[in-house]
Amino acid sequence: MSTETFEFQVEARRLLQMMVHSIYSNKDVFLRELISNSSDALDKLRLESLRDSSLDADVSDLHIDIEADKEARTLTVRDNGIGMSRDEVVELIGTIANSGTAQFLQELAEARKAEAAGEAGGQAAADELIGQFGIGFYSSFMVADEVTLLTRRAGETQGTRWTSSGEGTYTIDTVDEAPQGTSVTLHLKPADTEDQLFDYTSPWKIREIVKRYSDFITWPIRMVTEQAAQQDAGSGSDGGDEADSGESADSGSGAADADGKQDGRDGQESAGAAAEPETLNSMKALWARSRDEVAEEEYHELYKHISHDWNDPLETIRLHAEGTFEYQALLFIPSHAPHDLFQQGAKRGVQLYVKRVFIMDDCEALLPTYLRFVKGVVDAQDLSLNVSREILQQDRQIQLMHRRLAKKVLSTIKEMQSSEPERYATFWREFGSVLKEGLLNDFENRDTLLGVASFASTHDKEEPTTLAQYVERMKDGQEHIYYITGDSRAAVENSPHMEAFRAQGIEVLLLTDPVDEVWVEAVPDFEGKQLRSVAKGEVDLGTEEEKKEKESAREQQQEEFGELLSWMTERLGENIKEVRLSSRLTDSPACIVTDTHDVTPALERMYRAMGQNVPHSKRILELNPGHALIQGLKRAHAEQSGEAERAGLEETADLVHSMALLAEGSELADPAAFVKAVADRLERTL
Ligand SMILES: Nc1ncnc2c1ncn2[C@@H]1O[C@H](COP(=O)(O)OP(=O)(O)OP(=O)(O)O)[C@@H](O)[C@H]1O
Repeated sequence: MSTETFEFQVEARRLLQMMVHSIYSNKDVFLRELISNSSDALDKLRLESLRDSSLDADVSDLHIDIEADKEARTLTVRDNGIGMSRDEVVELIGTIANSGTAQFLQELAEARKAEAAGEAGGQAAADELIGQFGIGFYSSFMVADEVTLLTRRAGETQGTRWTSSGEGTYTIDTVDEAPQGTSVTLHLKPADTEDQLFDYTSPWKIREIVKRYSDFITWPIRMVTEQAAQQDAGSGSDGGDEADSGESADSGSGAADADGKQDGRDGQESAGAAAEPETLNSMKALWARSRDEVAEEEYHELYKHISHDWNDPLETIRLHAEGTFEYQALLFIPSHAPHDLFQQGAKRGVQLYVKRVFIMDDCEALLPTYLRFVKGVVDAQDLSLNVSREILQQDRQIQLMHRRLAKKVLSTIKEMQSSEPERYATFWREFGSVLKEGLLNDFENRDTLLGVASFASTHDKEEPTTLAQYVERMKDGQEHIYYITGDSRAAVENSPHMEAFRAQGIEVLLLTDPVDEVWVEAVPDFEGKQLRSVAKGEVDLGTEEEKKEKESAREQQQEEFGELLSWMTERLGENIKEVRLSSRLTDSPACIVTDTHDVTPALERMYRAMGQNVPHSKRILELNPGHALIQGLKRAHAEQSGEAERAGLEETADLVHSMALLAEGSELADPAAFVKAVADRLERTL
């Protein structure tokens, strides 16, 4: 077939532009990305051949080759893994499936603008963003001005060649003779060490990068060094500004490998050019090794391989379970939330291995949904290699593992909370709103979850509080934990519902995540203290004595306002359950509250959005008997009896109702009518 030219999808083109113009500082990571893709392709082939014995594929020597040609200035990364069909090449390499791309590109453009304006941290911010996104294959264009990918899918006869210079288009050819798997050949840009663009044909540099980023890859990564090594021996350390030279990169080679896979060829370069391929990585399964044998950076590189995040994780969690059902887990909490955390079908990050063999990505049976941000590896000894997602969901051992892993993650968070408050604060900022989902359905861990949760509160403008801290600060006579829910801190802080609490100096939790509306209904109490909304039911604050006093005052007011209240209840009856006097207002004339056992409007909306048909609950209008407007209304109601006067009074009642809705941030059923009535009245005051 002849050469066909395709255009990159718009977002892919923009990403490529950034790579071509090399805006990420650490260029070395391109090799990690290519190796990571190759390793995945080898995993996939092994698995497919285990499951499908008719697959026509050679799995006898699965490995990754790296070949550098100094003369031609090319670097090739080759694997004999699963490969890609022609359609897959177009789909996987020509488009970007990540749903957060648009947002990422926009944020990046802003960071770049800040950088151009000379603001401090611009480059760091851009690096961080790119790191979070993880660019994958396209990062080749940081170091290459042309990339050729030749691939043949295992089981297929024809191969596909893809070529691009990263400038908007790529070409595709069908190739009759292609080895199984994928090779990616980069035509390298000239080295420019100032821009961290090193000579990537140098075996020393390649070895260093593989050791640093890909040592744990469970497939051999080989390099043919014959000719290159001789040349390189002279030039020595062309990347000599790096502290750890080839020697330190070899330092891992002495340690015995748990798998016994160690090649032991590392370091032979200095003894003379090796004619045979040299295996660069130790292939240690990090999760199978004891903690003191593994450096934190090695864990971090495994994290990056699994998560496609280029930044370090926030926390590394290890678990070795022995006994009848043996497994090892190496889990990571990322340092930032992915863009798709709240999208349906978002990928989880835990991979399942069985006896070191990769079985599946995205294994949802291993952790509860509310821990979907956790990445890592779980390697079980006693599962079948053919295990399916359906079987996993029902397997009792897996359920036990799920429980234990969840507890382990939560205890790590708890530990972080007490011993590393800053790190915990980052964690909570990034993942708190997901973790709170657990309050809805993980009864077993509810207390732990309530313990590790923290919330914005009126106690402090910046610092969130835990429930335990809140309880410690509770005033004498205060029985409940009070909270308010809403869209933003500003909106809830100024809500009329807060007035009495503010006046009495009672702390209120400010809950502004959508999930807050739901869990507060599901969690009855914390350490015996009920959670109470300041916008629900009656409020009775103060000591017993104060309450008694208030009650007698209230009885008197009830008598005075009785007629107005029943008239207004009737007038507003279509929308309002009851009009009553308020004990929660000090400044505002009126507010709307939800009856104790009714569903709040926000929750009602949420249920509707989820397709559930909840009945509409009418709410209660509370009037402030101490407010001049309400007192005036009472007087006018007692005095006015003419028809025109009545009409004016009715309009005032409607306006009071509308104002109460607006003050809590609700929408009006007929905003135009409200504006007209207010405009008429304002006009009369001029
Ligand atoms: N060596 C390879 N063999 C087989 N398929 C590959 C290879 N390299 C890439 N692919 C396919 O192309 C897809 C896109 O690769 P790319 O590196 O751009 O993204 P990724 O690895 O999926 O994710 P990320 O962009 O987050 O790193 C991969 O998911 C894989 O399906």
